Amino acid sequence: MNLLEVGGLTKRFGANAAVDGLSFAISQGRCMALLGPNGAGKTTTLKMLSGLLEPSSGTIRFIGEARADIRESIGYLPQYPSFFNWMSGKEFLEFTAKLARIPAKEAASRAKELLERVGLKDAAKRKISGYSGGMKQRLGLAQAVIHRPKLLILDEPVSALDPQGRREVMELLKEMKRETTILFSTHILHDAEEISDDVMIMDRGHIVVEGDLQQLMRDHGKPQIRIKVGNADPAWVQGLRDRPFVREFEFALGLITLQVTNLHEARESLFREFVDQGLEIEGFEMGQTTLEDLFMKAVQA
Ligand SMILES: Nc1ncnc2c1ncn2[C@@H]1O[C@H](COP(=O)(O)OP(=O)(O)OP(=O)(O)O)[C@@H](O)[C@H]1O
Repeated sequence: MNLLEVGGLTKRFGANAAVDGLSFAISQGRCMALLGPNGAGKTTTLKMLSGLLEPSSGTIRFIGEARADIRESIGYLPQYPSFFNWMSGKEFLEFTAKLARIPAKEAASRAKELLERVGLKDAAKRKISGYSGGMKQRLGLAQAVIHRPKLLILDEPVSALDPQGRREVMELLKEMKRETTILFSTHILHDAEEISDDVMIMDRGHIVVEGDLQQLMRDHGKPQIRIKVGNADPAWVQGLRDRPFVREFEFALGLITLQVTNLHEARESLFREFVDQGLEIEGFEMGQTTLEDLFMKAVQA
């Protein structure tokens, strides 16, 4: 069942359409990753969905909700969240709960429960100014869900974090997606592959790819071999593109990437040729093309 339906959503800044006629739906209980290069229109889209930016045209329909209640159904974590650094984590959450018109007693109990959930129980009474980036982001997630929204919208929730902070927030998102529908933007394709059910790739204000991630990978995934060679003659390597089993060929920095018609046939044949040539194989990897390959194709078109 759809939770949100968007039709012809457009935002113009002067003559420039940052978002140009987007139509898509988000199903209840799903986690959707919004991908796209810099300037694709991701933040502008998320701001319009969150009610922070007025669309130039188009419709946003929250199924089963009156327009006035939309804000209450959405939790939003901006790309650059701001906190009152002089407050403690607990004070901040109670404050945001009050802004969401949650009564004081309920606010205190939700804040306590959430601080524990996001792993900030021991830091609850410490000032936010002393929190690490990962802790702040986890507090940001807690404030975004304090009013128990139906849809959680996150703008690049992990991109500013170090690997450890990123892992903590990713684990938390994995947990949250069990009970809330999530739409998040990211530049990190691996993160999208790790937690999302659906993906939407935008480029220059338009949707270029959209759908169920597994289905997309089944439809677009192609058998691929990557070979790292130490001592190959570049002209000979270039000649590999003419083998009958090669569909696409790339050679850069000693790495040969081949999309092939049949993995096993290609492997046998390539091994034989490399041995005959006396070439040193430093790495050999067989698999399917990845979301990154799909992304690069979609945004280069
Ligand atoms: N307030 C604004 N005034 C004018 N132009 C804007 C404004 N906000 C965004 N834009 C333009 O709209 C386009 C889309 O920007 P947006 O921030 O939505 O992209 P994005 O996909 O989120 O990019 P990034 O990955 O860099 O965050 C860009 O060309 C940007 O310069």
